Parts: sequence; structure tokens; C-alpha cells
Amino acid sequence: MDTRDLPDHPAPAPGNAFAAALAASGITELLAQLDRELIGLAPVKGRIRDIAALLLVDKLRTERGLSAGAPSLHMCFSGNPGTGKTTVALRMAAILHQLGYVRKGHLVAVTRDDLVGQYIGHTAPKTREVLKRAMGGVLFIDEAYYLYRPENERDYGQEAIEILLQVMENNRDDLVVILAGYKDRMDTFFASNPGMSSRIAHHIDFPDYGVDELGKIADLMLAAMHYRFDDEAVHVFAAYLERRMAQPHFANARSVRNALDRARLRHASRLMGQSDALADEVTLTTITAADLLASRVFADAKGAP
Ligand SMILES: Nc1ncnc2c1ncn2[C@@H]1O[C@H](COP(=O)(O)OP(=O)(O)OP(=O)(O)O)[C@@H](O)[C@H]1O
Repeated sequence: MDTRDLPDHPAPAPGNAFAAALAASGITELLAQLDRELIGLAPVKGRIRDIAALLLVDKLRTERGLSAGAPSLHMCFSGNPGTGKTTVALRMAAILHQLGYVRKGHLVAVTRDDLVGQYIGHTAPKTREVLKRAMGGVLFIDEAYYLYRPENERDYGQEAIEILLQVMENNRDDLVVILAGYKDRMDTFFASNPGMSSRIAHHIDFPDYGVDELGKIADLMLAAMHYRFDDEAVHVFAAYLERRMAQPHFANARSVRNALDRARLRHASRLMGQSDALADEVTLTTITAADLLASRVFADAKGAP
């Protein structure tokens, strides 16, 4: 998102009610923070900005008696694992709260097992309990397509879907549901569940990150943990990513976080194994090439042609 095209608002021109409302909403700052703290995701950020604009305009219209009815805000976030869907859903919840669309702005993240029971009569109370917890905020259903199992005629998932549909329609002024998962599976799910499809107003695709973006994400994560790569480690980490991305089960930013956690372990055991290791700030914060090269990802590549 390009926040440069959002007007600067500390001092709106006299009589400029729109600019004043935008400044008062605090939404510009939330969007700028989203832009700063999340690397890449330009199309996603653009869509969030559009939704925020719609909500602000809707609020101003309602204040003037021009209500078009509560906008439908249920969404689908599709993309591969670790592309930032949960993180963006959390930010979305904050934006919805800031603009007064939900009372509390919290996020309740669930999967099929939280909604669907094992036995007859267990599903409805389970689903209703989750919905009760989510009311006033955002309900995030990860891998939502698992709710629908056409191969099993008497699957209880259908019961959960029906309750969800009802609440999505009747409580749309106080609950936003975000369905998340792989794009192709979400598409198949919607094709078989037109009722759900028609209630989802916003479909947002989360692209995979490129090596450069993953490198920047690593820098952000390291800085937040008070670690850094030395110059050589920066290059080695790029080579690590190239290899890791070509392997199965690569999960974008989540794989970066896991790689950094393992590098922290190796950094610590390297220090413990050095009788002359210093305990100064540089030593305690610097991850070196050796801490990365010990990864299985490089070991696997040794025997490869
Ligand atoms: N664009 C980004 N910039 C910085 N950090 C990111 C970005 N995208 C994801 N992350 C970080 O990566 C981790 C995984 O992200 P997140 O859980 O949001 O992904 P997800 O798409 O919901 O994945 P999954 O569905 O597999 O849980 C989080 O720690 C998050 O903060």
C-alpha cells in the first residue's frame, strides 16, 4: 500500500469535514503501521485500505441519514501457509474496531475441531460457544474447507456451516467471519457451498513471498528479538532460503521464523562450546554464517549433483 496517497491529517483545512473525520478515526496511522510492520503484500494492503475507506465513508453517510445498511464484511483470505493471513486478520480486527464496526476488536482463531463435535448433538453447542466468544470481534476459521466433507453424508460439519450462515446473516453488525486456506481448496468449497459463497463479500489473495521479501521479514523478526546477522550470514541466509523454498513443506514467513529459532539454538550452543566466548552484547546478539551453515538444508545439498 502506498500511504503517500493518504492525505496527511494533523491540520485539516477548515471546513474539510472528510479530512477531519479521517484524522479523528486514527485509521491513517493503523494503515501506516500495517505498511511498516508487514513486508510486501502490496495487493493485500491495497484491499485493506479500500475496505477501510468504504467503512469510513459508510460511517459518515450513516451520520447524515444516508445509510445503505450494514456493509457485508465477511471475508476469505486465500494463500499458502505462512503468507500472513492470521497476522492481517488481527490487523483487520483492529481496523474494524477503530471504525466502530465491532465492539471489541478481538480475534478468535479456530479450525474444524473447535466447531464440530464427534457425536450427535455435540456440534451445535460447540459452534455456538465459539460464536459467543467471537461476538464483537473477528472469527477466523483456518482451513475452512474441512467443515465440508461431501464424502460423508452425515458429517456434522454441515450443521456447523448452517449455524455459521445464520449468524453471519443476522449478526453482521457485530461479527466478522474470515475464512482462510489454500486458494484452490477454498474455490472448491465455495463452489459446493453457494450459501457461504454469497455471504463472503471480500476475497483477498495472499501471494507467496520472494527471497528478498523473506530476507526482509527475517531482518524484522531478528530485530524484534534483539538479534542480527553478520555480513556473511546475510548472504548465507539468502542461499538457505533459495534451497529451503525448493523443498517440500516450505511455509513462507513461518519457515523463516522456524529457521531463525534453530539458528538461535546453534548460536547458543556454539557459545557454550567456546571456552573463550565473550558475553558482550555483540557476541550475544550476532548470528554468524556458521550458525546457518549447520542447517540440514545445506547438509542435504552436499550429496546433490
Ligand atoms: N509480510 C510479513 N511481514 C512480516 N512478518 C510476517 C509477514 N507475513 C507473515 N509474517 C510473520 O510470519 C509468521 C506467520 O504468519 P501468519 O501466521 O500470519 O501466516 P498464515 O498465512 O496465517 O499461516 P498459517 O495459515 O500457516 O498459520 C508470523 O509470525 C507473522 O508475524
